[in-house]
Amino acid sequence: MEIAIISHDGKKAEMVQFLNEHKNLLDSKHIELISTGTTGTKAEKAGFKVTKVLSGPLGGDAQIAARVAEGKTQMVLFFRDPLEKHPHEPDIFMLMRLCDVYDVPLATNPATAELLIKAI
Ligand SMILES: O=C(CO)COP(=O)(O)O
Repeated sequence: MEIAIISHDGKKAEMVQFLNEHKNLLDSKHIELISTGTTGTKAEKAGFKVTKVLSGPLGGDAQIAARVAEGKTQMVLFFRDPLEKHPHEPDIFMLMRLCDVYDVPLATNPATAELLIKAI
C-alpha cells in the first residue's frame, strides 16, 4: 500500500512526531511511503525509507495528485498549515479534489491521520 506524506513547513515537526509514533506500522514491508521533497528529507533524517518527488511549491503536490489519479497512491496524509499562504494553492486543491474524485482517504490534520492509520 502506497501512502503519501506531505506537510507544510509549520507542520513538519508534527509530521515527524506522527511518523515516529507509528514507526512499527510504517516500516512494515507492505507500506511504501511517498513524499513531497522537504517532508521526505525530514522523514529520511528520522530513519524512514521514502520515495521523494519534487518539493510542494515546485510541483510535488501535483505529482502526488497524478499518482492518486493513476491509482498508485492509496492514502494521503497531508498536514496542512491553514495559517500560512501557499504560492502553489491550486496544486494543493487539485490534490484534495482528486482524492475526492477517486475516493482516496485524505487526512489534512494529525487527528484525522491518527484515525486513518488505525484503520490499516
Ligand atoms: O508544500 C508542500 C505541500 O503543499 C510540501 O512540500 P515540501 O514537503 O517540499 O515542503
